[in-house]
Amino acid sequence: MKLNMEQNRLIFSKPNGHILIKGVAGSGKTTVAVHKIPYLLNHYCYGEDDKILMVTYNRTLINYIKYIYSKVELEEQLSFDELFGDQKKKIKIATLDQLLYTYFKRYQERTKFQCEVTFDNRIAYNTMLQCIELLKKKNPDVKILDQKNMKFLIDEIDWIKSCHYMELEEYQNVDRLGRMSGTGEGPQRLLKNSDTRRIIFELMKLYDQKLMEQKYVDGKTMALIALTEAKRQAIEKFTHIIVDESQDLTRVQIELLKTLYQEKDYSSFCFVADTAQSIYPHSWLVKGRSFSSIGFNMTGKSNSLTKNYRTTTQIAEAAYSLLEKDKNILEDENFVKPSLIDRKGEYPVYRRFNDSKNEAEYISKEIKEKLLKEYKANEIAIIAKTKNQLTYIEQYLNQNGIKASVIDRVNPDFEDEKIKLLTMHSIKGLEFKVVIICGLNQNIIPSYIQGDFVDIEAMETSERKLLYVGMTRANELLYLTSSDTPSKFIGEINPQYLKMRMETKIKKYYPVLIDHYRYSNKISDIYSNEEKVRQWMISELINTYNYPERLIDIEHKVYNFSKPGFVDIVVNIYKNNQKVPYIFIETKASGNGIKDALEQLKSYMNVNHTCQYGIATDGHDFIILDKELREIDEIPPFHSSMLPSSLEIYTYIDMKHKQRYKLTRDRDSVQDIMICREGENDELRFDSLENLNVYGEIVAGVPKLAYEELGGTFNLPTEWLQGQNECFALKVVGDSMEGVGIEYGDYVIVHKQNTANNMDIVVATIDENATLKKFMSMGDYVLLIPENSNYEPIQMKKTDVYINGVVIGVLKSNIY
Ligand SMILES: Nc1ncnc2c1ncn2[C@@H]1O[C@H](COP(=O)(O)OP(=O)(O)OP(=O)(O)O)[C@@H](O)[C@H]1O
Repeated sequence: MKLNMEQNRLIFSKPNGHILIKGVAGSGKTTVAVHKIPYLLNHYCYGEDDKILMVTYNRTLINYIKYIYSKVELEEQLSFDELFGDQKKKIKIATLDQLLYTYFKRYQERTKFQCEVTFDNRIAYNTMLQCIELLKKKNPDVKILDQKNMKFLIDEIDWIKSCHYMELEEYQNVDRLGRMSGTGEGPQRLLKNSDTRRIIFELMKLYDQKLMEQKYVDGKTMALIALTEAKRQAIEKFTHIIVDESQDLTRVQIELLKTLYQEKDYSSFCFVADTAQSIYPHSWLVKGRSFSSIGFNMTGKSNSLTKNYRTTTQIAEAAYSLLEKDKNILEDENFVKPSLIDRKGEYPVYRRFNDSKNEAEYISKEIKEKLLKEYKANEIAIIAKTKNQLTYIEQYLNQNGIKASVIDRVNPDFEDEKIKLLTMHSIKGLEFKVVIICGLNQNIIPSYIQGDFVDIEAMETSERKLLYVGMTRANELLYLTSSDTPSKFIGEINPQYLKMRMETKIKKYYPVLIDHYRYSNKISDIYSNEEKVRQWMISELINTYNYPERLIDIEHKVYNFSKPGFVDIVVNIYKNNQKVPYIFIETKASGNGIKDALEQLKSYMNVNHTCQYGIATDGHDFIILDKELREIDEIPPFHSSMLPSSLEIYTYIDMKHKQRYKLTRDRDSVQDIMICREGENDELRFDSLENLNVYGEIVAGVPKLAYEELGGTFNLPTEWLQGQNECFALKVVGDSMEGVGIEYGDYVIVHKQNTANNMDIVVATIDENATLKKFMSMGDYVLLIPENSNYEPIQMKKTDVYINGVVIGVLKSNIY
């Protein structure tokens, strides 16, 4: 793998204090971060005590770093052992939790502190409940002290600690960025300098005290203790610090890293971040809060990577279309607008199911019958929002003989031959060839903490980013599924970027505006749910499969044992210039299942001999059948051969030389003609062609007005004509010259002249009507002779007849 110029520049730049590398998902931020290590080690670790720290968010990412490192070959590469083995002395790769816990442990030992860290939600809930009750006694009128606000209160207290607001005064005055924006409506806003804030702060103190009485501290307090301990004395300091995923760091975590930083002339502090992937509501670097809030002015020190190398263009398009719906994300000053790379692949598949069992069955079938034929098990990841969802899928897959396991966050194994199951949070930073995101249901994502003080908008942004992170983990294939009412985010992904099945082009169901309904004069109930599905299918036939609207129809009548039936949609094609049914489609209202539609479809296909394909769909599910009623993956897209042929074949009769030619031209490109002698295949070459206007209509029987321009033109070889710009073509609509082979529908090629020789075929005007006849001069008279015994010759005074021209050739049309 070759790094791009910008990546190389960032890796091999002289360290110069702090820098920010921001970029879109999959743009190689981690790749750059990892490859900075050998460069810094070889060139900017002069002193004995110079060391490098690379911080990742969680353990799984440490494994990923090894994998990323093995992908690139650089001149200045360290061996794996030097970087990751036990021998490494100057390099530390650690998670933030590991760093924090080390200091917490030292604090415990040093001070004989008896409390342990707890992450048990039940302990937190029970303790919080107790504290709420205690405070309520003293403050009966404070609304926030209510059990229904429990989740919110725990979350708010976590946030206060994560932001390191240790004094009431400070908390009373902060803008609650990234949380309640302060712009929420209603009286429930947490106003600055309010009693509510005071009470929350008091609750925090009491809650910590009550936990400690049980010999516990929570994770956030542990981090605070660790920070204080590190500030007292750092165990080791680092000349270079590289922080991956820094958009998710809390202020306490950033402060810890600052404490471990040993500033020198040649030291560096590199933040790697993508705000579009910030998925933790307690992170410090949210919209509206810049790096200067942690003492780093990034002016002139921030660099962007914009190309997504990880996913295909199609997956990236779908993922970005979800982000684009949220102005909070777009307006963030650190948001990087992605640029797409040209890596073609399949659009993500979206499938909707009515319950988890059907969803699991689909996933299991897809993996067994398709994915495992092309991918190794450990190249496939299934992600869900909650652990419970994953456990269900894990069990289902294992029962069906597919090896799969929920990834162990402490000791992850990416090498074993099992499909990996991860929560959306724990897949951050990683990548898999195939990603299946399941359980995308309403109430699961976005899900909100209940309570009066909750800022729905901020939470929704965070949840949207979470799904975006999940989607951008896929290298090649992405599946999205829901097992209940779909998440609103599914509806916000541009439907043009989601399809129903990997092998099929049909896009996910989307509603078509009633005003845009097609064939509406034939619709019996324009508001029915079934019509919605039918219109979506019609739109797909036209937009995805490119069938022209005129080949499609609805309510196509078929006779089934003399009983008429009506096919919901028919796609016709032309065979031997005959319009015949080609595809039958039966639709049902959304979510009604396709059993009945399939039965109907089969019975209609059985009685029609030209129909080659059938589709039964209810918008959720669909089946495609071939002529033998076998299930297949795809219908053919429209092809021009399905139309009546555009080739026009003519016979040209050169009247003067009595020669016959075959002349072929393409209606769509009339200047291209091919000419052979009749009965031969060798194409004749001509030096130049003349462009003739076509006029009509000339009645070769009763005289009629000529020279009404038809608008078309004919290209004929100049040498067939007698001089340039002196010929035109006329369409014949009569039969009086049949005897010389000039028939209805032919074109005669006429040389403009006012005189004629006897027996010439002329276009003559009599009383402003034109006629096609043989010319015979008889003194002061002319005889205009038809070549059809049904008509009499016309005798006229010479002065009453005007000769427009003489026919020199005939083009006989012969459309195939
Ligand atoms: N120049 C490149 N050419 C080809 N592939 C690249 C290039 N740079 C990075 N990649 C590949 O792109 C994928 C994503 O890289 P990486 O994980 O470093 O991106 P990231 O910006 O950290 O992603 P995220 O923020 O989504 O976690 C990896 O598979 C990596 O090998």
